[in-house]
Amino acid sequence: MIGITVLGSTGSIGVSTLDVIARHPERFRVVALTANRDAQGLAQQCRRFAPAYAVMVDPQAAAQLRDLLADMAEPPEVLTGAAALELVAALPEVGVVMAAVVGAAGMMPTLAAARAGKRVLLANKEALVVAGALLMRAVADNNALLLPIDSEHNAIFQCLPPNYADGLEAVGVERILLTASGGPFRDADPRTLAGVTPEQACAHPNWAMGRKISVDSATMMNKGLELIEACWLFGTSPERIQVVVHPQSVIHSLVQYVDGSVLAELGNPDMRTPIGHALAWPERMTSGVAPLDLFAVARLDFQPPDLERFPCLRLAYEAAAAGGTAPAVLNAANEVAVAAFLERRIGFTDIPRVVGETLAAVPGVTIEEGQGVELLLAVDREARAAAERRVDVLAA
Ligand SMILES: NC(=O)C1=CN([C@@H]2O[C@H](COP(=O)(O)OP(=O)(O)OC[C@H]3O[C@@H](n4cnc5c(N)ncnc54)[C@H](OP(=O)(O)O)[C@@H]3O)[C@@H](O)[C@H]2O)C=CC1
Ligand SMILES: CC(=O)[C@@H](O)[C@H](O)COP(=O)(O)O
Ligand SMILES: [Mn+2]
Repeated sequence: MIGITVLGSTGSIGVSTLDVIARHPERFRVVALTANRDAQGLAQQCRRFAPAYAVMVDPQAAAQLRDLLADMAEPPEVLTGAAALELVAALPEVGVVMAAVVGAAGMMPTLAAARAGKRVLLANKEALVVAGALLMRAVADNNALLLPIDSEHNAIFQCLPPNYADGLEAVGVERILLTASGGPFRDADPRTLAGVTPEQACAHPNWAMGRKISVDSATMMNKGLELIEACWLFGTSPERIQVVVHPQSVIHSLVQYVDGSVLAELGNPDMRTPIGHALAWPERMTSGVAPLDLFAVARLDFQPPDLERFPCLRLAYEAAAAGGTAPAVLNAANEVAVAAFLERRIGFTDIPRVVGETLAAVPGVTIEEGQGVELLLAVDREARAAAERRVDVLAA
């Protein structure tokens, strides 16, 4: 029986993870569940999965959760504060940690899981974008295992040979083809984009996801973050990765080899496939996902990305090329800009403006070997403050 901590259990990935786990009660036992503020949602999950620990980062919501669970015969120990996320990510009775907090808030608990040598299922791509070197080092030094949950990266992982860590060139990989849906505005008249609403931006054509990643897909910042994520996961550089717009989201990504072979992973757009894959790896188990019906899919289309229409993707390429702390600045500015857009304080086309101007205002620095997380936290704070100032100007 494998003990599991689900970080971000009330979110889209968290709920899908619990759905898969519930199908295999003989294999998995939920030890800890965590959320930020959703006390009702976490209370329901605690009743269903009876974890030993429940973390509610917000202290008021934690008090509400304790009240909601007061009649349970054996209620979980309710912890609060961000440090509690790190604690439940490193518990000795936990073998697997699903890292599904959204944003850079997931960085510290993901690092804690890696430092404790866990099998880390990584949905929280922002942790790698901000702290890629540190996280990959923590995984290697502590014999942890990092398995990608992001659909594209999970697909790439499935298409690579087991010894890909020897280097992509060494195993005959020519390039990675990273697929992108193009989001809800792939074909929209660019003149209409300034006026789109959060509801329109969150209406992803193929995937049901949380609001932040849905907006990232609409700006294609998601693909920029995923480009950086792929570089860290597979030890490669942006030049070896081609973004391919594939509107149907049936091919989840591809790997092209020097002999001309191209391997792809296909499936219905349902995150329970990569979640089930990573939970069972190297075995396979059912995940509740319907079989792919190729006759219903009928056709698969491909286009190159349009960097004029999607300036966030261009900014991510630039931050990836700059390296050092530039991706952390990119991520922080994007988190601030997306939150401001969702609060209707700025427009959709202001998102790349805020990110671009923050990157210009907060110069990235090189990360020296041995530098700790403090530098990244300081850069994250500085970039957020600069981005907030820019939002204030645009919202005035
Ligand atoms: N959804 C998807 O299909 C995919 C998601 N991902 C990645 O997975 C991650 C999660 O995405 P998704 O599930 O969509 O996000 P959601 O917004 O649906 O869920 C986020 C989860 O994180 C919790 N949370 C939010 N802020 C904090 C915080 N400051 N501290 C601690 N916990 C917090 C939320 O708690 P509460 O409910 O209380 O707010 C919730 O449990 C993201 O990094 C995303 O990019 C990657 C590929 C696909
Ligand atoms: C499901 C998943 O992995 C998301 O990251 C998805 O890829 C978003 O789709 P696009 O960013 O390609 O629109
Ligand atoms: Mn993805």
